[in-house]
Amino acid sequence: MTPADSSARMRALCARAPVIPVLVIEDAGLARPLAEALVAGGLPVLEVTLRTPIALEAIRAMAEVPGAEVGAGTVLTAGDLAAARQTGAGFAVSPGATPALLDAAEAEGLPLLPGAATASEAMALLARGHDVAKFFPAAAMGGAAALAALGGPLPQVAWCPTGGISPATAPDFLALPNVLCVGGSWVAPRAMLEARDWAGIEERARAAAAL
Ligand SMILES: O=C(O)C(=O)C[C@H](O)[C@H](O)COP(=O)(O)O
Repeated sequence: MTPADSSARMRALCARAPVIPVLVIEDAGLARPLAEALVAGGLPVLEVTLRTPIALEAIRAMAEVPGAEVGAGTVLTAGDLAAARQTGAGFAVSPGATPALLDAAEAEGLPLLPGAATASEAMALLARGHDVAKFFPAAAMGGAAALAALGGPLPQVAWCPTGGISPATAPDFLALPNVLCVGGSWVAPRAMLEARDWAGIEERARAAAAL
């Protein structure tokens, strides 16, 4: 898959809803009802971080939920990317980007949302043909003001900021012309997951979808 096709796919996914929930799942049994709650609440695009031992199992279960578009997050290596694709992930998200990871995404044919946090990193992605990137860690790197400033010289880069974003700050990002959607873990926090509070998570998803 070419970088241009990858970017186009990520643009389409970000157009589905204003928020991509970032999910840390410790128990594979929670994956399916969690995906059902998020989709029911209006958030169909889901990022499952590869930070737990059962993350790939969770992706497999969630990908079967009608309407869900499930991707793998915390993709750091070519091996992570290959495992994500083989498991049925529809896209991958990385906190940064290396040439090896970008090569792997092209070779595997898996759309990748690569991370960048500076003008030089965004320029490196542009030089490879990627014009959609994850701004990470968004709040710590200067928040919406930083992205607005990057949009001056680099208006051709469209962003999905993630990291430290809340329902209170998400609108500041979403109001920017160079922001497609935002990512965040607040929609499905650990305590609600452990409590299997599917109604509560669906309600949070509904609120996020309305941002
Ligand atoms: O693991 C990854 O690759 C990530 O995507 C890191 C996430 O951006 C943050 O975990 C978002 O979490 P919050 O800041 O709690 O919303």
